[in-house]
Amino acid sequence: MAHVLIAEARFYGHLNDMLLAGARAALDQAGHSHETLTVPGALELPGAIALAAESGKFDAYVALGVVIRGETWHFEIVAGESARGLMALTLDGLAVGNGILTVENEAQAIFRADPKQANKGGGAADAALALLALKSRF
Ligand SMILES: Nc1c(NC[C@H](O)[C@H](O)[C@H](O)CO)[nH]c(=O)[nH]c1=O
Ligand SMILES: CC(=O)[C@@H](O)COP(=O)(O)O
Repeated sequence: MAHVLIAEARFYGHLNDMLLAGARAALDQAGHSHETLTVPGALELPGAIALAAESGKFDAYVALGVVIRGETWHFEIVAGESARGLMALTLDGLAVGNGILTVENEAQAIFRADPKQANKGGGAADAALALLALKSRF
């Protein structure tokens, strides 16, 4: 059994609740324990995971958040830099699943977050577990 950290950005709480439900259900179904930490926005997710990793408590990490395009270039920063940060952690050897939605509008986010539709939270949890399995293989 693995112990998994779910790191969630609360910027859009109602959307994140759906991502969380999907991720927790996937981890429960696979028989793994998990705990959740919350940060304000997607930009904080890579740093939060890096800090948590120093504890040595976790086998894998699931990052959840929603970035919706606004009027300015900020979307590119938040979407791109959060993904870049998570990828850097992955290349450093952490098993990280990226469940940060980067969408044009709320309707796109709802479809992707809803566990009964695209279930991207569950998909991110599955991805973290797939990397964890690879770590034990190599
Ligand atoms: N615009 C969105 C943000 N922006 C906030 C940043 O993530 C960050 O918290 C702030 O810049 C302070 O460091 N975050 C999201 O998760 N989603 C957005 O759409
Ligand atoms: C991540 C974003 O694009 C967003 O929430 C910021 O909106 P804006 O560009 O209108 O300031």
